[in-house]
Amino acid sequence: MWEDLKYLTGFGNEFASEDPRCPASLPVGQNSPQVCPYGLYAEQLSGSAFTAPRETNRRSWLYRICPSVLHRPFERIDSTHLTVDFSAHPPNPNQMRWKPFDIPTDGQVDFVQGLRTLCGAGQPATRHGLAVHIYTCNVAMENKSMQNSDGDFLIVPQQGTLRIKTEFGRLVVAPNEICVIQQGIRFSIDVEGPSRGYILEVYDTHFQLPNLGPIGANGLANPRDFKSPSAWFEDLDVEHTVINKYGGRLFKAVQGHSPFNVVAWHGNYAPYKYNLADFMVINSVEFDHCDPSIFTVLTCPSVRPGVAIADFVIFPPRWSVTEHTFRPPYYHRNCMSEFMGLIHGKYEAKEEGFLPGGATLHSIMTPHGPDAACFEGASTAELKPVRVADGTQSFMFESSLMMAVTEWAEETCSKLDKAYYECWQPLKKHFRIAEP
Ligand SMILES: O=C(O)Cc1cc(O)ccc1O
Ligand SMILES: [Fe+2]
Repeated sequence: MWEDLKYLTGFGNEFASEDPRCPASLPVGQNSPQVCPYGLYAEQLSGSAFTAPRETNRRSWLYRICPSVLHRPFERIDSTHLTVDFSAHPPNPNQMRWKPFDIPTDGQVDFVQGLRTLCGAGQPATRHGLAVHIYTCNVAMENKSMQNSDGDFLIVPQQGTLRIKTEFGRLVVAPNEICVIQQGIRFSIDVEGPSRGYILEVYDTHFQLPNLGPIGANGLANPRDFKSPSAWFEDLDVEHTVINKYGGRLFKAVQGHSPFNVVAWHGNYAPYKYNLADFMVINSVEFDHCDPSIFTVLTCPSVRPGVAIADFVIFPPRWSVTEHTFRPPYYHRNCMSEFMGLIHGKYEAKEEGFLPGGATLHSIMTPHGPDAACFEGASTAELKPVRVADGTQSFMFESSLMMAVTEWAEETCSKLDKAYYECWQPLKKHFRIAEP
């Protein structure tokens, strides 16, 4: 059943979907009939203020067997490894690199139990900021779902395909694909084995496609390649626990039915997935190294034009053809924070030490760039056309905010590579003044 899922295609469309077992379950011509088809309850899920302008207005109407309000009270549960308190741990401007995060091998850990906050800035309470989390897990969320009241999750699986039930239907998301599950949408994740990945959480607003400017009407991530689930329900009267991430803390509420009981829905607020292999890569074909903004898949804009709360940027396989050019990334200091992860393969600027399932963080104005081996190699390489990053995929979460790392990231996880700075220490002085 999970193998032949049918998706609805297009980014941000006004979709309409009915589970085929219940034809004509969507009300016609109105959202709230006195009695809904099949005796369903109508429920609106608002992902923007009612009064948001049309371009950014997001809401969906769900027609469900029981309304979401049918649950027992929320109670606090342990959430020590998740935080939104980014001032709890002192800031650290050093270049940081983490070895791959361990996937639990003893004991059963599901997606919610395996969430760890690595870094972030801002606060969900004031609807401003972001967080980066790692998930590691090995079992399904059994009769358990999650809703994130704090913001949207952009999930980047690195190992293990995820089978995700949502209120809108089901999604299968494999490594090299990503998915976005927006604020408030309930989901439950099953895994095929030991699984690991990265999460970018944004509090301000939803992800958008970047503008294309002179690129024209096509290119980068094309809207048609985004896939949303089609309606699917289970009519299960079982004890089910809803986990609510609210203000950075976890709460649980028990109810007597599955929340995946939406028979039909319509609207433009729905989760989606995207295959990174569908990205149409644009780059320099003559000289110099373009800024990585050319590889932006999705952006969560701030109120300042062109300045993102978070950009999701990939470094996809591509041809490198530039002439008389130092082809790898340039050395730089940036007014933005750069968090990077590696899905598979090697990253061109650092072939050693940065491993799949690991991460790096180069904070605001922290100097970084190619390691010494990369510099020497690329300065002398023959500049013929070559494939870069074939069979590899790395990505960056870039933010205009100053992210602080958590105590878990800097101490508890024991994955921080204290020797990272050494990769630049062999950089030699090549300066010479020409003989007259
Ligand atoms: O630091 C990095 O590795 C990411 C990066 C890549 C690139 O091609 C140009 C700038 C940049 O920050
Ligand atoms: Fe950088």
